[in-house]
Amino acid sequence: MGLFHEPIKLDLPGADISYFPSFLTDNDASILFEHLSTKTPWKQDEITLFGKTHPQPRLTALYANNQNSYSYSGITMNPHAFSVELKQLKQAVERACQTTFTSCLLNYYRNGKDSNGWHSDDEKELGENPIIASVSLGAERFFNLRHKTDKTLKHKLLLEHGSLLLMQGATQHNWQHQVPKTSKKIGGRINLTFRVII
Ligand SMILES: O=C(O)CCC(=O)C(=O)O
Ligand SMILES: [Fe+2]
Repeated sequence: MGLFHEPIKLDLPGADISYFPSFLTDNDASILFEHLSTKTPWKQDEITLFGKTHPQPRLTALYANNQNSYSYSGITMNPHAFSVELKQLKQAVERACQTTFTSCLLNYYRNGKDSNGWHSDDEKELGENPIIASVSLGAERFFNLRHKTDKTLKHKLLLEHGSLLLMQGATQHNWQHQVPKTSKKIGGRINLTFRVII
């Protein structure tokens, strides 16, 4: 774990979101980025949205300590067993969040053209009020939040190299999030979202 900093709690109605800027040291985050970018069995799934099928605009991989699959946007992901490196990170995240996780979904945004569209993490296998811990490595990307019913409520934060974002409580009921494309010339970003998949 990096230097200890108090998390920044976002003041958004109906959400419980905290941000830990330097969860990992810069150096640990860089070592982990290099390891994961080359050693992960990345794949690009075909997703179905509004009846249309197209390649997902990023690469993904699922890891878990159980066999439970995860389905969203018409795809079903089956998990790999956790590597030593991911087990270590999982433990550090669990200490910071005071929770245990079963699974980790990895996203690899290869450049600014890769993205993640508006959604809530509200699949039934995540349970009623999911706690999701999201570690960011590599290029900084914006993370946008918008309220589902009150369209005047929105927020944007920059997810930095080595940071941890924690979403819990009613967040997924009331808010959607996205990682938009950017026209900036940027390198790759890896995001790891630790979840409980039952
Ligand atoms: O890349 C991110 O920061 C967000 C990923 C995400 O929202 C997801 O995998 O559900
Ligand atoms: Fe998400």
